[in-house]
Amino acid sequence: MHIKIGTRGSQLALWQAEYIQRLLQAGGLTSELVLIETKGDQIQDRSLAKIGSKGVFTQELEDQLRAGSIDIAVHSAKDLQSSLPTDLGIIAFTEREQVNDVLVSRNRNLSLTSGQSFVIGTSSTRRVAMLKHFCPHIRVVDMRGNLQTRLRKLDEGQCDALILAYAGVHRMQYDDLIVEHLPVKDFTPAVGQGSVAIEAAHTLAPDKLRIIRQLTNHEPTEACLKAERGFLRRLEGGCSIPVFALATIENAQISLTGGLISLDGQQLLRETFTAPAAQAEQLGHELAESILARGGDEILRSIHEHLP
Ligand SMILES: NCc1[nH]cc(CCC(=O)O)c1CC(=O)O
Repeated sequence: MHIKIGTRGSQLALWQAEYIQRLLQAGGLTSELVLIETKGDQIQDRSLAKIGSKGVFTQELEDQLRAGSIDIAVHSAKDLQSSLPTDLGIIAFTEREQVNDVLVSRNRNLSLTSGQSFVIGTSSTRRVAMLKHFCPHIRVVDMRGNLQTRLRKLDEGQCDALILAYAGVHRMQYDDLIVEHLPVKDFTPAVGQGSVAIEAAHTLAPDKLRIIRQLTNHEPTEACLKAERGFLRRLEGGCSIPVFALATIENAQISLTGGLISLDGQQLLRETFTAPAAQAEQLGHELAESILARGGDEILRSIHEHLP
């Protein structure tokens, strides 16, 4: 069997697609990569919040899935919107990489906990708000672009450090630049961070679907991501909303920590709920209801007023 894999062309996207290729190859499947450029790749000079986050890294891939010119599309799980179009679905989530964010810099002495003041480049509303909340002494500058672009901007002196997902930094082999691992207890990661998701159209042949899923899906990760994405869906969060959630699983019990932070970092809501893995999505919804009831609805309203 031969699988056509659609992917963006960034180095991280290619790593992810090649990772899926290796998993398929281990099961005896051949595959090829089809490179597809998305709006998010083309527009580098405006923040994601301004472009409109919905499907900015996924739309063109989804068009090709529908057209049947690719069998599957590979994404960072965290770049996938919480509700997919009804004719498409996620057929697998790969085993998660370490989920935390890291501080990346050429200056090994920098630390978020030291109280030093320095400049961090990030375009994530979650990371900006978390920094305002936990590290008000830090100055933040907007910094978009793929990993390599951001590292170039760091080297040009546009900032002293970056906050990035460990997963991407490690996959691109920039571990040497990690100066601090941020604790997930404070800097709870974005929904889906660290996992690779495979998307397919419902028209994909059932035998292809079955074998791809069998070779790539990691069930514990899938259960965790169902809980996190259930949470995100209820809050209608795209990737530009400062929502965060992290689920862990032990003995078929899911523990889901998630919340919401106001753009100015003043109000941070976070809670932990637990339920059997079979009720993962329901757990996400329940946690979202609780966060909304505790004032999250007001925070969301204010966020939607401020983001275009
Ligand atoms: N939003 C861009 C993006 N999408 C996925 C990753 C990292 C890898 C991952 O979490 O799977 C990144 C970069 C970052 O946030 O540092």
